Amino acid sequence: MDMNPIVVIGEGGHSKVIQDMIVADGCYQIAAILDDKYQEMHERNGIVYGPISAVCTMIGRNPSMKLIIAIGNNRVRAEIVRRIQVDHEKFGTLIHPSAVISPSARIGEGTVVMPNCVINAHAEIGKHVIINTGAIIEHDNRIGDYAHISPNATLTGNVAIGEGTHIGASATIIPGIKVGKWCVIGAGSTVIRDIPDFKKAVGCPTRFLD
Ligand SMILES: CC(=O)SCCNC(=O)CCNC(=O)[C@H](O)C(C)(C)COP(=O)(O)OP(=O)(O)OC[C@H]1O[C@@H](n2cnc3c(N)ncnc32)[C@H](O)[C@@H]1OP(=O)(O)O
Repeated sequence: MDMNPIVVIGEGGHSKVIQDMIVADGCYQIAAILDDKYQEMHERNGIVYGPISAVCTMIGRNPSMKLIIAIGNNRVRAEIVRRIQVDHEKFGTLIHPSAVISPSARIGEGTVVMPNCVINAHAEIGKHVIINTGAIIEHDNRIGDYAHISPNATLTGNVAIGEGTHIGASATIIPGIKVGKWCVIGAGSTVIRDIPDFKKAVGCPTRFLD
């Protein structure tokens, strides 16, 4: 079976996991790994390496080329999307085969769903989101673009997470809570009240840090 080529943007720790997922998923073949630590394009073992600006060259080589931004920092992912200016449908969606996803859930372009996640009925996940290893996204959640739900976090029913928000590892959010945009919720925290935009909150239950 022919696999669609995909360009992986970023070559840090998160990218290592994404590259493993691409192999496990079997839908894509890595055509290029682009990172600004490279100044020029070069090829090694059939994979092109180069700066992020090489993305247009790669798209030009093959109209079915997909892209994925494999960078854990939410603001950096958003900045790269703004910078490279390509249509959203050029971004792939990566779902590890061990993830359990309701047929009624919706998942945006550029989003990655890592091993052992569960995404339940009518959840809506935005674009360029990271649903990290073992996270649970319960029914009717709404998760904004560029959010990151860290490993083992539990978002119970009807939770809303704003654009760019980072939910730390093993955090729990009780039903119906809204967390604003560009917030950070500490690892292991329990959120029992709504969190306004741009807040950092930690603890059980959470308190604001700023
Ligand atoms: C595969 C992967 O690796 S995915 C990545 C997953 N990453 C995470 O889950 C990391 C989440 N990050 C955290 O939990 C961080 O501690 C943050 C972002 C919430 C806070 O970081 P900072 O702003 O540097 O806070 P700092 O370490 O200075 O601590 C400030 C206060 O908050 C407390 N605090 C910090 N984090 C937490 C936490 N998770 N739970 C409870 N209290 C916390 C500290 O004890 C300190 O309290 P004090 O002022 O009473 O002494």
